[in-house]
Amino acid sequence: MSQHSYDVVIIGAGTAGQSAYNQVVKHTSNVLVVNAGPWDTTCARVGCMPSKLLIEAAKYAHASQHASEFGIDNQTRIDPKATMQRVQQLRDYFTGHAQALVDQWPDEHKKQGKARYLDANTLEVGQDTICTKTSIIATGSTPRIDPQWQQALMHKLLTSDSIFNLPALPKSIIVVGNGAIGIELAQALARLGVEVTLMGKGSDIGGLSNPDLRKLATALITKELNYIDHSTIEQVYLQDDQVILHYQRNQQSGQVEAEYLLAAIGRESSIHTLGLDNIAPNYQTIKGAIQHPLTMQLDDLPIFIAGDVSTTQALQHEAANAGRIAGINAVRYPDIKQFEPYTGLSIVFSQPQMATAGQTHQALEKAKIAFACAEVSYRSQGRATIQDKNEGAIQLYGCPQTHKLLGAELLVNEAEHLAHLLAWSIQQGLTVPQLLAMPFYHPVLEEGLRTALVRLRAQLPELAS
Ligand SMILES: Cc1cc2nc3c(=O)[nH]c(=O)nc-3n(C[C@H](O)[C@H](O)[C@H](O)COP(=O)(O)OP(=O)(O)OC[C@H]3O[C@@H](n4cnc5c(N)ncnc54)[C@H](O)[C@@H]3O)c2cc1C
Ligand SMILES: NC(=O)c1ccc[n+]([C@@H]2O[C@H](COP(=O)([O-])OP(=O)(O)OC[C@H]3O[C@@H](n4cnc5c(N)ncnc54)[C@H](O)[C@@H]3O)[C@@H](O)[C@H]2O)c1
Repeated sequence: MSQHSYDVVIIGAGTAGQSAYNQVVKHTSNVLVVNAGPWDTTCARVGCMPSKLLIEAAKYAHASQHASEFGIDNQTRIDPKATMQRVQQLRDYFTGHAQALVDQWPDEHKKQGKARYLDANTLEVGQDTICTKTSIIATGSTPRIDPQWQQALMHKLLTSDSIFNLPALPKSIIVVGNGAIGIELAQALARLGVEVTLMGKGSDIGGLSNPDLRKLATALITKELNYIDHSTIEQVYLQDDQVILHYQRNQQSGQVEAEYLLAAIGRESSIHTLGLDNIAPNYQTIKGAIQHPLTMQLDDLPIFIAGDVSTTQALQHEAANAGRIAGINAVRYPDIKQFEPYTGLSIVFSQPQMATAGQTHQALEKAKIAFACAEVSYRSQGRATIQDKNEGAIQLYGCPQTHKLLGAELLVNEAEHLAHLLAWSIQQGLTVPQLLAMPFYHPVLEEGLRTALVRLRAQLPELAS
């Protein structure tokens, strides 16, 4: 049992914790990072990177299977083991890189273990008591699991924490959850020859909020796999080592079966592991421990919160930015600074990709903000047709008073690039006429965006003529 005193303690060594550390060490070497799990980040080990590796394999399989569209004869054979081996080899390359960064930190800056607060300035890690002037909570989140499913299915229940370790692609899988993880993995696995059933409980799909785009996305996904939305799961069990799932949809009962069930039903904040109720009872859950969005501070305490632990939309760039702000403010405390938030940006790596930039349709309606809306279909868009990827649409939202672009939702090929351009434009406060005054090359996917901007301009008062 020992007692130590620090300027800053960072709890969690994922993307947010590492980003905070990089700021803190610029000002003090009296810092400690306490981490309970591996030090190679959720993003590299079980998140962004292995999922994108699987999606890339699926992209090649799909392109190869559809090469005849371009007059190219091809025989495609997917090797279920080799596919997973590449995912795992490159996943290990990325985790190795993340681990190497942490290996450069001095040993006295790192402690393996689970931290618990005794009060706002005192933590306990195993037998050790740690005093600190300030601390940063960056403990991330874990996949949500239904305990009944876990009990019934045991090793046949997968989450994003376990699926990338499978030695080979499964023959069949039920994916429950139609958010980012469900959509990305269900489509990728289907394109790699796995028999996939995707279950959703509502009409939401891949984070899109615009009702027209949701309908379009549902139709496109349904073409590729067995997609059962608006469903309620009644029972899951194992029979002859197969997963059996009973559900209700439109008052009708149904049953599906597969080798595995992947639960992609959201993630749970790891805040409850921290004993924050020793400071105030309402801090036990993230709903009670909301940090200031511009400073990351928890109430007026010397505690800052960053990353997935405190958000409903877990995104790597937001975790890194929040960690940076928390790190800067932890060393400045009590003279803390406010930072402008990033413009919203999210991308689901399906085909076509689903992306949002700025405010979504749902957010604008919820906030009762007046907005004009314009849509353009990519059904006959020139470049998309050349690519044989002429599907989906873009929706743009503009402010009738200022003529600024407020937000966009996209369901098109390579939406990742269009969404970046739009998010950057929104963050710069650009108006629709300013955007239309910029060059658009030919023939490119951005030309569809120009058509949408022209339509949006026509919806804006005073600009319509
Ligand atoms: C399958 C999947 C795909 C994803 N794809 C993308 C994508 O394409 N793009 C994107 O932007 N985002 C993506 N994300 C989200 C992204 O991975 C996360 O936003 C990001 O990794 C969060 O980083 P973090 O630092 O908040 O948490 P983490 O990296 O999870 O770090 C938290 C750390 O805290 C530790 N910890 C927890 N409790 C304690 C405790 N009590 N004491 C000490 N340590 C503790 C944990 O062991 C862990 O090391 C994806 C996520 C998943 C699961
Ligand atoms: N490309 C990316 O940026 C990317 C990729 C993957 C994950 N992520 C992040 O990871 C986080 C977790 O992703 P996720 O997809 O697990 O969560 P999510 O919250 O985005 O989606 C979960 C979905 O599951 C559905 N659902 C919940 N319970 C259900 C049930 N019993 N039956 C059927 N459907 C049910 C919900 O309606 C919801 O649509 C997200 O916040 C996301 O931002 C991002």
